[in-house]
Amino acid sequence: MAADQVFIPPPSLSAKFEGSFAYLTVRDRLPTILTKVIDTIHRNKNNFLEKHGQVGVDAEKRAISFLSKLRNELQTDKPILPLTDSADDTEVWNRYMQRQQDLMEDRQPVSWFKSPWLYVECYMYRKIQEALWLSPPIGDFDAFKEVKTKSFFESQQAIISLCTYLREILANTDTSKKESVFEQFLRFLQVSLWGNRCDLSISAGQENSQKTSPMDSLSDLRCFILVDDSEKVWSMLTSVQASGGTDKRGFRLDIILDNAGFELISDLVLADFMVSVGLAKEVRFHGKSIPWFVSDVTKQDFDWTLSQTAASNHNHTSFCGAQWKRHVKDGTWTYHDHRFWTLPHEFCDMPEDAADLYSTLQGSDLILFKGDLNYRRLTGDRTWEHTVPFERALRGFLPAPLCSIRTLKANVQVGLEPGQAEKLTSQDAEWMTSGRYAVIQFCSQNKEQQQGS
Ligand SMILES: O=P(O)(O)OC[C@@]1(O)O[C@H](CO)[C@@H](O)[C@@H]1O
Ligand SMILES: [Mn+2]
Repeated sequence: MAADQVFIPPPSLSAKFEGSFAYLTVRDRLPTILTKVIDTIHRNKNNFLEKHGQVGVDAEKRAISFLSKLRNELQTDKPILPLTDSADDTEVWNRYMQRQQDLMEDRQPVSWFKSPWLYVECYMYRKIQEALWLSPPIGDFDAFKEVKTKSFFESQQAIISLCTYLREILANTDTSKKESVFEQFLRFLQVSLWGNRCDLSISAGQENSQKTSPMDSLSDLRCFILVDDSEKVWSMLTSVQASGGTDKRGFRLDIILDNAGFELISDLVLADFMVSVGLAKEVRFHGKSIPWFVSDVTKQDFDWTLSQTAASNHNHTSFCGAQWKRHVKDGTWTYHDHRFWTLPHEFCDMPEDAADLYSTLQGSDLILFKGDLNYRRLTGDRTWEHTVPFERALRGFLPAPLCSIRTLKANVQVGLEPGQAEKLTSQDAEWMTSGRYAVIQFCSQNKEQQQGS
């Protein structure tokens, strides 16, 4: 890492660049999301009354006044304030604020429109949680649960056709034929990739579910995958698998989850396929410990999704749900959360700021990072040249071979061929933010490791 010690990475994306996607997000999308949260809490007033009596109503008022103040501070670009709750990450957040303060030019205070977009956007979701935690007894209320549930039910047809497809493939694939397993692996990986279109943060909580059968559109969508490293993933998979997994207990896949709803189903289907055909022995799912970026998966969403799927009145779907519950019961699948997933740090900070998580991930054979926010944190959400290699933008973050699959919803993209970005810009000015394009990017060794081996 000697080179990295002197290397100064490019600046962070920020709302200070007027007219940029970051600017528009902070100006328009974040206040809209806050307004919806306020509205949701208000609509639940009677539920709070029923459950907790008058203290529930007082808590509702308190949370709303806290959030209205937050919205006002955001819209008027006030300084970011330290957190005042006493959760186990409060100190970390406040120290990070100081770190951001030290980076500010001309001693300006850290603020919504002047600080890095990644930081302020994460901060907003953490402040929503603070508002609730400071308003007991409604501290565990998930203001995004309703929209997550709605999006799950609106994707029912797509969920049914995907579960049916999985059942048919598992019944008909000859697992001794590597070619056919490979072909199906690609398909399930791509469904999980395009599942990432269904996030509710980009749509500010508006309906954004999967309506059509996901398998039908895969070949039409191929040309929208700008970098496709899936063959590299496959050769790593098969070579590690041939040696029985790095720790000889069999191949361990870690999935860093993104959104609930159809995207989560597409991840569960991929994981089930991999376990069922023997590509993976163990799958660890990593989710969020607090509601995050509207639609991200929490433990509650994960359990709820498994139960809902198992309770479906469609037999292939309920079979899948029951099978997934068995995977959890026998320990083949495990769910994990760690506070680092809801911190604003770039992933290259993980070895220092979440050493325990980094060392857990080092035991993986493949880490699959789902979605756009994970990509932003992998690359630091910085203004990289588009031709900078993916591995360079990771800045040393490589606990194990990793693959990032995301639809592009933020203007950071690395690892393209020379001229590719220019061509895309001339064809579609919004190629980086519309969610129409996607990447599958893999990294297994950094330069230092390559030189040392
Ligand atoms: O991580 P996800 O779910 O794919 O995307 C989250 C996301 O929509 O939130 C931000 C907009 O607020 C975007 O930068 C980003 O694309
Ligand atoms: Mn998300």
